[in-house]
Amino acid sequence: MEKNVIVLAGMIGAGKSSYTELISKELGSKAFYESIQDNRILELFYKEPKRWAFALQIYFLNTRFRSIKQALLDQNNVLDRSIYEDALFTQINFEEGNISEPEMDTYLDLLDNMMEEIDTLPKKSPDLLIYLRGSLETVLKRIKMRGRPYEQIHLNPGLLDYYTTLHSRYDDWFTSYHHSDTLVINIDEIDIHNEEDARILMLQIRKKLKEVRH
Ligand SMILES: Nc1ncnc2c1ncn2[C@@H]1O[C@H](COP(=O)(O)OP(=O)(O)OP(=O)(O)O)[C@@H](O)[C@H]1O
Repeated sequence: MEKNVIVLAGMIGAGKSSYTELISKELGSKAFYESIQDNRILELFYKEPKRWAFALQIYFLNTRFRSIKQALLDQNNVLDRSIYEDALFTQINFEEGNISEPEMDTYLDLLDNMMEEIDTLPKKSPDLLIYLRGSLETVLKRIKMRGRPYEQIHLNPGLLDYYTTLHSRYDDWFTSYHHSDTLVINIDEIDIHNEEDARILMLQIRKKLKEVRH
């Protein structure tokens, strides 16, 4: 069986974890999930972004580095979010004044350093990045449905601005991504809990993986 490293990307609430579960099951590869339960800083960040943004980014950077290294060594994984995407969150937190300039510089330097390390691995980048792209309306609906209290706009109205800004920047982030081939999925139209949609999605992914390998 062919081995693949696939990374998912997309807005908060886009469905990366569900896609990761489906794709890893279908391809018989190992899933790597962002560990929300073990993350003691996330909830603190949502309450007090100015105090916790930098610590949260370092936390994510560290866990993401560990995951991508492991994934590239095993060469048969699906990651629900990757190291390539976090810098967008960091940049926006910097622009919002939640992260200072020296902190931002430190982050970017550390990220560069990690990327150089990744570049020394036999496999240096994923085979495919799948970008889950959808309207702001769709992701807001899903964030609400999922119901994690600290992500809810009605409990923290400032979050609407944060989500709107992040969402408006995702396409630019995606355009600048250059580490692997990519596939865009329109999440406004596809529901992977529907069997037929899931089947078509897997056909698309398998076809793309074949192209990538040739
Ligand atoms: N680098 C980051 N900076 C700030 N918050 C982050 C960062 N990475 C993830 N998060 C936050 O962590 C939480 C959990 O992320 P997770 O990937 O599990 O869910 P999600 O982004 O909502 O994905 P899904 O697409 O699976 O719904 C979200 O609130 C997300 O905003």
